Amino acid sequence: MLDDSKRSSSRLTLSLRENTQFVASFMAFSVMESIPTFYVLATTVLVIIVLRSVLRRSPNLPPGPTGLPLIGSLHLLSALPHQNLAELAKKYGPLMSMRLGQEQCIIATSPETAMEFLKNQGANFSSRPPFRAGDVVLYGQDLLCQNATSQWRHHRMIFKTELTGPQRLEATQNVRAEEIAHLIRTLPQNQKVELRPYLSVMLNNVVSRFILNKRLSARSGGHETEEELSAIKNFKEITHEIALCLSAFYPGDFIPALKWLGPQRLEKRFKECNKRMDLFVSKIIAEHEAERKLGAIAEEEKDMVHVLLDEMEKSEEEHRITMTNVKAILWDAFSASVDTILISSEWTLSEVLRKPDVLAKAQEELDNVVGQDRRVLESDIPKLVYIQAIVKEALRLHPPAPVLAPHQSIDACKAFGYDIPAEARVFVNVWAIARDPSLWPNPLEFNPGRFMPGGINAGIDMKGQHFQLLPFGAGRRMCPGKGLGLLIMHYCVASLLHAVLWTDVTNDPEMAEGPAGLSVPRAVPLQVIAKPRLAFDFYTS
Ligand code: HEM
Repeated sequence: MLDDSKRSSSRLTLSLRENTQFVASFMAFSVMESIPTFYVLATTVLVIIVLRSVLRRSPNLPPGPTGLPLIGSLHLLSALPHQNLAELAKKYGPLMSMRLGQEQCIIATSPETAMEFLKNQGANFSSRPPFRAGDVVLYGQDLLCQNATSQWRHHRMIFKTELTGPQRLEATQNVRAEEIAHLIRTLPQNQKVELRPYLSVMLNNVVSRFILNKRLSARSGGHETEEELSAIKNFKEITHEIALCLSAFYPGDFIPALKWLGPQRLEKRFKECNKRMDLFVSKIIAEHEAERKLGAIAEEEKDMVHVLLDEMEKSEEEHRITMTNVKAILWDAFSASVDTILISSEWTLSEVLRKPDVLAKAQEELDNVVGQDRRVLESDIPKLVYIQAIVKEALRLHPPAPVLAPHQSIDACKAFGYDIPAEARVFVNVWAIARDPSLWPNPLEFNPGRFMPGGINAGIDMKGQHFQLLPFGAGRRMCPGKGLGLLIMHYCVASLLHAVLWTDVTNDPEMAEGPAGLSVPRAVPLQVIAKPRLAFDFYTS
């Protein structure tokens, strides 16, 4: 299920979630695990840290808060760090530096500073910092965790062109049409329901059929066999466990000097999670290999596993795709997609249902372009410009990764006259930039019209060229699944607004955020009463 999945959002968001308990929990782990030597070791480490900071020539860093010994400024961050960082930027400016643990971090909170790190000096900032959970659970081989090597570039190219490119999107249209039709048909009518679990099942199945040609969420009224139900349960547990591992606070990621202290309990959990995931994926790959032995698979029948196995067979030594790469990339595709699209679709519908004028305009457009005697097709989307503006406006206000996944500098450099050390972590707060009143008139108002031709922000797109709007990032690390993500969102929002009459019955006037997991969801899930708007005969397949 969706709530359990994924991690696209910044690891900062995740890993700092429990920062307030950081010192206490870290000490507890350490004391439990190595009581006899703990005090001696801890004192030695502290002395080394203090000596290092005294002896190191202090660079001319951007302004920022002075941190505490050992934890730096971790204590300034809560479960919604993008909000804390936005507040701090009001005091220290759009280029800010702070220490998180022992790591030097740079926070970018303006289009200019974002552009500097993602584009102007993009090559130097395209690496990722060390991430123990990713290294163990996903072998450090998934796209999100890999450093900026030629192997990573090659894998990204395959991901963008072969796995999520236009041809694959076209070949899988029927999958999305079937799963959305099923959601519309089976959504309980005339009663209060929480929409998120229904969206979650639909998206899990859209993505799992796209990746491995199998449904991995049980559908209401479905006829799964015992074996299928057991695989579905297993998948749900594994995705949940991976999300927990990837969002756990691992002290060594922020205080490298303490890496050797563990905590062993987390290490053990990461390894067990990796083992379980490996077993699950290996079985799927073995099934695909068996199928391939029976004869060549037609191009249109190939899912992502087949495409990756093709690539593995033909890849040259230098850029070899190994079986480990295949497994990690498959998990990337799951974990980077379902949660981002689910959270974003729920925010989009939540915003639209609070604005009767926006809802009416959207339905008017749908009736003009599609009419009322057939269902929405993906080929309608280019003409549904208001629906596209709705999705864009929702991603502006609610980017699922409010702070981009951390980038890391390869070499020391200068930016805006300041020194940026090598291996500094750069966090771009796209949430704060997209709500900046100096860039966006009435920034907190949900107003899709701003992006329509003649609107106040017409012409701004999400392709990574306009640095005031970066829900998918920009430059070398920009999301390679953007095309698929937007296609599913446009199609899902258009179909649901076209087919159903919605009443929002959520008791949450503030529409608060969080708590942040791998993405930032609504604190109170959207609750609706649905009634058919059109005959559901169009949704029988
Ligand atoms: C609404 C949907 C989505 C949003 C808003 C989104 C956003 C993002 C963001 C902000 C990043 C990090 C960029 C950076 O580090 O600068 C990212 C990375 C990534 N996304 Fe997405 N994403 C979405 C859907 C998808 C889908 C559908 C897939 C795959 C099928 C995907 C695969 C990835 C991968 C593999 C990365 C890591 C790329 C790398 O580090 O080289 N995403 N995404």
